[in-house]
Amino acid sequence: MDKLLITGGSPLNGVVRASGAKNAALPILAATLLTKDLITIKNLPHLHDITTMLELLGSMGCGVVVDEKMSVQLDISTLNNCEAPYELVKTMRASILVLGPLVSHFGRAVVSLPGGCAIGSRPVDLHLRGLEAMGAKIDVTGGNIVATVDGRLQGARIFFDKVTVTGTENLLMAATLAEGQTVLENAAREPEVVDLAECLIAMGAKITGHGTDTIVIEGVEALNGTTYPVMPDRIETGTFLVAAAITGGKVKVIDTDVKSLEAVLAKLEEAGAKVACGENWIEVDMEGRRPNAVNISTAPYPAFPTDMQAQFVALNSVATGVGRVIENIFENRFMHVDEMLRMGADIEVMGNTAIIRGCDKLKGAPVMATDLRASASLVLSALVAEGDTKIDRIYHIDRGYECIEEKFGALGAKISRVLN
Ligand SMILES: CC(=O)N[C@H]1[C@@H](OP(=O)(O)OP(=O)(O)OC[C@H]2O[C@@H](n3ccc(=O)[nH]c3=O)[C@H](O)[C@@H]2O)O[C@H](CO)[C@@H](O)[C@@H]1O
Ligand SMILES: C=C(OP(=O)(O)O)C(=O)O
Repeated sequence: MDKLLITGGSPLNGVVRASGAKNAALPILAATLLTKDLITIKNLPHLHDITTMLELLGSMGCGVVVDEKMSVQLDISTLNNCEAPYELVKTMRASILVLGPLVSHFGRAVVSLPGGCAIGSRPVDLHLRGLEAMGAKIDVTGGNIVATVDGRLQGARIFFDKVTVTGTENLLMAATLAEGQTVLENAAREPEVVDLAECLIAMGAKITGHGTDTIVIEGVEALNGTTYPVMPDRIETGTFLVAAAITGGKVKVIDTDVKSLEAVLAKLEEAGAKVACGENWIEVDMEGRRPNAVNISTAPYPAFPTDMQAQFVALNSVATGVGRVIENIFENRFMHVDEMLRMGADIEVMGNTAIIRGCDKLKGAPVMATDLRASASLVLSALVAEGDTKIDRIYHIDRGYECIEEKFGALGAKISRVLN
């Protein structure tokens, strides 16, 4: 199994381009199930999860043509089944995103129920309750969600008890072809939800209020094809900026989405970084300094994202002072902490709070990636640690970071993929 070998100690310097956002690309690819016209999605990141979603669409009979620039043309007119099997869903929870489009467009969907995962139990009850409110019949049998509707789904007023990103996306997609008006209240405001809505609008959907907590959808009878570029990845961007801050370096991320990173940039400034921004670029300059510890509390957008929590635990572990990090979204998202302890970090976890006392030096060690952002935080820790760190189970990182060793390598990191 592949591992990443990182020799720490060099400040990162240079320019790197943000890839397309995994968490926008996945719902947008699922949304192509809503039209029988040819549709082209551009700026897809070259990631394992994207391949899995394309494989899933292919397994349903859809035509999938990928070009060398990761632009993909999809033809749903050849779809011959509406099933997302366990083999694919177990490797990617976001497969649940095909549920809403399938039942709305074809009146039937069989999607394996995603189980729990490393970061928490992650139920999909709100997705199912919303589809039921729109008139779908939902049965869970043999580990599968079977959703059916006679005729069209019906518009409904749906209030989410909890803010859910993929839940909002699933119902938003389903509502585009429903009969009448759907109102999603306490909806997720994440930039990826907005990107999906913009893609749906380009396909002819009638949507207003995306980016606020109330989204209104007027259902239409059919959606059309389009060409749509996926937004840049704010979490990948944030990870590169933390890499600059943690190593005392200077990194500029280009072709990114500045507005979506406000909460992260505010914390980088609090940590002592000089942050400069242009229309589509962000530069973090740490001028060789050690970061100051910062307090973080994760919450739905526009607050600080849970997907950047682990990276800031890494930053705090070498900072001056003591940082408190509170994880409010997922109940088990501190798996990186035990691995960082192996590198000499001083971190205490109590319930959903981690207290991190910054230490002078981390030391390289063999560590294990447990989930996607935990892996990113181990890469960051390794970049600043003394000596070599070998990170095992890096298939987690390949789900979310395109060409990780090439991109970090170009910034001066000593990083390579090894077999043992
Ligand atoms: C592919 C994708 O976009 N993944 C992102 C998405 O995951 P995902 O959409 O799975 O996360 P949610 O926003 O749904 O989860 C938020 C919270 O709501 C709970 N919940 C969710 C749905 C439901 O039906 N019932 C329920 O209780 C979850 O257990 C969690 O505690 O948003 C998360 C929160 O920003 C990010 O960390 C993930 O990177
Ligand atoms: C948790 C994440 O992804 P997923 O929802 O696909 O597991 C993530 O992107 O950090």
